[in-house]
Amino acid sequence: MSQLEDLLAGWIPRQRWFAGKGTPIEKVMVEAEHPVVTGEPGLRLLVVEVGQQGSTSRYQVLLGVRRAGHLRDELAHATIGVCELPGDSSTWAVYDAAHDPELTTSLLEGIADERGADGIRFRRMPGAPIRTGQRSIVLTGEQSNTSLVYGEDYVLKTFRRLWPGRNPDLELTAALAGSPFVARPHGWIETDLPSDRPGDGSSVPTTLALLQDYLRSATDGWVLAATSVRDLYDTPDLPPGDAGGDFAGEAERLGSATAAVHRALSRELPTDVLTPDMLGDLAAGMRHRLESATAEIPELSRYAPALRAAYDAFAAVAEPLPVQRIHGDYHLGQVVRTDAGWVLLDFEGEPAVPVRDRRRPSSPLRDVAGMLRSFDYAAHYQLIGSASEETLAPAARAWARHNRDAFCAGYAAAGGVDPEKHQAVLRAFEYDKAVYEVMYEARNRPSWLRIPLDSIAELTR
Ligand SMILES: Nc1ncnc2c1ncn2[C@@H]1O[C@H](COP(=O)(O)OP(=O)(O)O)[C@@H](O)[C@H]1O
Ligand SMILES: O=P(O)(O)O[C@H]1O[C@H](CO)[C@@H](O[C@H]2O[C@H](CO)[C@@H](O)[C@H](O)[C@H]2O)[C@H](O)[C@H]1O
Repeated sequence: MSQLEDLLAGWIPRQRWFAGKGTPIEKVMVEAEHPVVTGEPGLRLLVVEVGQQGSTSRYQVLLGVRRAGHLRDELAHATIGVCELPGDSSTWAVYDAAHDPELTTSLLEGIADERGADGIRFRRMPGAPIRTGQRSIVLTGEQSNTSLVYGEDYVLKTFRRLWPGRNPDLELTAALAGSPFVARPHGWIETDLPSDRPGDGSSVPTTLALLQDYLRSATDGWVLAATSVRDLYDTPDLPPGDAGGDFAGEAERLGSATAAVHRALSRELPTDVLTPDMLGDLAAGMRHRLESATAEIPELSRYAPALRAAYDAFAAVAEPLPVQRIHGDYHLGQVVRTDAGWVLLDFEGEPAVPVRDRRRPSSPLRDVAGMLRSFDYAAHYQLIGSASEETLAPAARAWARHNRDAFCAGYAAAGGVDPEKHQAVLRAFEYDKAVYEVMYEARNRPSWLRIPLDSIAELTR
């Protein structure tokens, strides 16, 4: 490995967006290097292959380059290390350029001017010109990717884990452009990666970043829900609808917004109806996920029979199951409340799944199940490690039930299928999501592992 690859091998596992935590890195290889700003300071977009346990995954690194000793103190936290770069005998400080507004400004300019050079293309969508010259800051918080906010106008989400193909976030947001339920897209950055379709030797356009309106008046759905839960904890004997800060009105409006987005997606993008064989394949995928999760988290095995029975019931559903493009990783952190109503963000789907699988149509009830799981998380996460856990647990359950009912009512009233009338389908999707969460928490937030495990215990009781 080159000096840079050695440094990346030490730095990548410490990044929040690295999906392969817990498994040693065997190899790091810079597969492609696209200079965006040459000279000093310099910006290169790297496609990096990370090898672990015999398989490789790709990540995007925004590499900032300054002469050794020239890195300003405020960028010290973004340091990757000091090394020689191929073809150059000087010593360079390399760092995460997402934190350097002097460099990131060129990404916004690139989109505004529709630049294209050295294997990357900057694309702009039709519409008002892009206001350039704004400094960016990195959005803080739990993120699978890295988002840069430019002034008060734009968010540029740089995708970290890369899979060949157009990212569904771009594809779906573009299909919904103009809808009041999504942040307007303005452009994107892409490169070409070798297709991962077996036997296909071609290269496919692959999204590196997506530029959208920044919704500055927005409040995160997760924060709003958590505030409501806290209010209920103050008066745990009251029914959630009578406590201050009741969330049911918002949950119902969120259900309506979700149904409206699903309707729009089914108008704009392909739909299908699943045959019994296809249902069987979906159920097989759920069983497979359960097996992988059980191998990693043996505690799950005691619930496996009940989960498998739910997947069998799903596979045996007699009525045809309509499928379409959906959000794919729907939860309260993916929706924000603006002055005008709920807006849905992050149509990327599950970042750990190949893009070509994420693009397959699925049942909109999968999104409904995702949001219902999120109500469960919001109700319980503040009890982790709390001395009042036992006293407050009934209130938490009541909050989740109350808001679940409101969300489903809003969803059905706005023209979505009535979730309550499709219990076998909804239950299987909820279980499948909870199993995914068990793996997600074990890898990323072990202290939260109890949340999905407890709900699987509760749901399968
Ligand atoms: N257009 C936007 N306007 C305002 N806030 C946003 C916008 N896009 C994202 N955010 C905030 O950033 C968080 C993470 O964004 P998201 O697209 O979900 O990234 P990731 O895919 O990395 O999880 C969201 O939960 C939201 O709070
Ligand atoms: O980074 P993404 O938003 O694409 O999604 C991943 O991270 C989420 C956590 O940040 C994770 O969501 C899980 O935790 C949420 C609370 O933090 C909760 O509301 C969700 O219901 C729960 O699934 C998501 O699963 C993961 O893909």
